[in-house]
Amino acid sequence: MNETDLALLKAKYPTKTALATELINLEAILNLPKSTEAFISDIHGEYDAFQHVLRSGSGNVKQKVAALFAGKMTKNKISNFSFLIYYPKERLTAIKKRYASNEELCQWYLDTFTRLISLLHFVSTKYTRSKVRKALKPEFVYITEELLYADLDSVDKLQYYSKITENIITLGQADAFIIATCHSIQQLVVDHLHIVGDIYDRGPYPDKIMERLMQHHSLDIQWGNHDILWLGAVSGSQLCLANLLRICARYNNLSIIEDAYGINLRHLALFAEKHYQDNPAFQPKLMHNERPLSAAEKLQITQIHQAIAVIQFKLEGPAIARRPEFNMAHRAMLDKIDYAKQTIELKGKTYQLENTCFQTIDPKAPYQLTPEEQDLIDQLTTAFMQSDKLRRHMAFLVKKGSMYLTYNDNLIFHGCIPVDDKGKFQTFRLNGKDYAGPELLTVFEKNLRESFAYPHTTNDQATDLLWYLWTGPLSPLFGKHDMTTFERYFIADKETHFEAPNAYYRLRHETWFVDQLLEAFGLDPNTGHIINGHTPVKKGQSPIMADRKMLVIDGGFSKPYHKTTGIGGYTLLYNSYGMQLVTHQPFTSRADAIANLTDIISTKRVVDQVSHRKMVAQTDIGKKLIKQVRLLKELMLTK
Ligand SMILES: O=P(O)(O)OC[C@H]1O[C@](O)(COP(=O)(O)O)[C@@H](O)[C@@H]1O
Ligand SMILES: [Mn+2]
Repeated sequence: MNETDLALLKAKYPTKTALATELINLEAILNLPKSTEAFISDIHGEYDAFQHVLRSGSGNVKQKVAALFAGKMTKNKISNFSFLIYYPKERLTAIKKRYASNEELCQWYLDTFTRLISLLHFVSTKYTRSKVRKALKPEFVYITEELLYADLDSVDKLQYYSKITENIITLGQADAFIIATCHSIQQLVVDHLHIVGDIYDRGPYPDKIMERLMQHHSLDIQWGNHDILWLGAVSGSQLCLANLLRICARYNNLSIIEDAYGINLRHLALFAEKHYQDNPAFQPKLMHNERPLSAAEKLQITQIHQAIAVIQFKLEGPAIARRPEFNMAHRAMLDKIDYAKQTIELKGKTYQLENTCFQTIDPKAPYQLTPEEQDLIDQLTTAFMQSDKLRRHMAFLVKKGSMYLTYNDNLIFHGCIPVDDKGKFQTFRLNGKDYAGPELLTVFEKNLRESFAYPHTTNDQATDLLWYLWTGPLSPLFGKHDMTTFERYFIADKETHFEAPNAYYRLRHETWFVDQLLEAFGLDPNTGHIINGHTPVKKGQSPIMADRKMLVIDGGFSKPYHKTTGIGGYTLLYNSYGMQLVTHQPFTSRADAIANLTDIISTKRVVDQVSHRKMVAQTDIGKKLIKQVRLLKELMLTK
């Protein structure tokens, strides 16, 4: 132990008793079962579905209720009680209507208190009292602890307890107490949350998801390619900004920009109205349960969609030119167009263009923004940087996020690690140095943090790298060779729409490859797993690959994908007994879930089951605590 460590510890534990107390405490914690982790991915702005998964602990709440009340509750009762825990406020309103007399309601309250307290007790057994206390609402800590650690065998105390519960009701605190206890249970069933990327885009409420995550007790985030667009936009990347606006227009979500983040799009709308007409390729995609748009609204979004797409294509040319290291010359599209014939030449083949909207493009200087376009994109860049709420959300994303994470034996990242056909890491050459594998992810992360810290430098390499992360051929978050956005808008031939995936997606089915990756990231292939999001698991495909070491858990929140996946998606739970994959049915709506108790969880599949429960001592936190114990023991000897 070095001198400073020793001095610090001595100051913290000045007496032998203080040292002994801490040692006893730490060693006791090491012998508790490992707490539950949950993995959720690709939320894509679907706040209500995400909330449901969170509130139900990915099905863990119901599982605990069923286990505790086995033989005492019917299936229906289990469902009713579980929904009270997920949505206490709304369910209380509905339940209370059922009771005609006060007497009946009081009885229901008393029964519910007892059940809730025993469930709270059941889900707390893995934790120290101090941890449980942190999960309780401060105003109810005292009452809850009295009931939670009650000695019901003591006749003397029975009256004392019944006075507490009676008073909760007579003092008008019953609802508040139930709500608080339900929230505590929600919190305790999942101790730590991993968000495996793509909180943003396509769905309507990413901002609400961010607010919710900012309240969460313990989480980490692995960035997804869509999150990068938003991070890039506030870091000064006009290309990221244009892409995110284009996607918001495409999915009829411009209100996220205007209403949620307070960024005015009036200039963009006026400009778009002046230059663009209706165009079938740019009409917004609507979800079946959305309010239908008026013809005028639809036209306006279609015009904005074209305006921002053209700005994006114009910005791509110069970015590709100033960054030869990106190797993306083939993705600069506007100089490959024959404007008179309305054709484009790609890979030696000429294609007819349809649904074009090139009226602001000067064929002699196709990447030149018009003064109005330049003004617009500059104004928008400033507005994105100045939105306090957006900056706050992005600061949280940067603080809690990373390109990848190793956590309790597992390697977690959103997309892929770029490899060649043989599984060898592909190298990305940056400023004369080659980066591959873990180092590649690290250099992207370093640049991302730098760009975020200096938002006003816009065309520098660090900022351009954010755009590369969205679309570059060696981007670990994108994982495909080309993003064929231009072709998808303007060329009918579907062959040109294909986006070749990195060899990683073929190789991740193979055990040797996954083992090799785990080792490269310093993990043990015998115990570790890789957890990815990003690619929706299509009908008939399995999310479990490579001898159960590779798990793909795109949460399937995104409605546009339900057709191809046939299910809602997957989340993952990792507790002291092992790992379970949870399959979700598509979520209908919050109101439907609450009124009809429709749960979206359908099945759980065991991925791994250990013969001995995993204890805290075997976790990453445990390893740190073991070191601490060793230091304290050394110090003890000096006393
Ligand atoms: O369905 P859309 O809106 O055309 O989006 C397709 C685009 O989205 C991407 O799949 C990227 O988004 P994801 O990360 O959600 O897959 C691109 O590769 C593709 O060009
Ligand atoms: Mn993704």
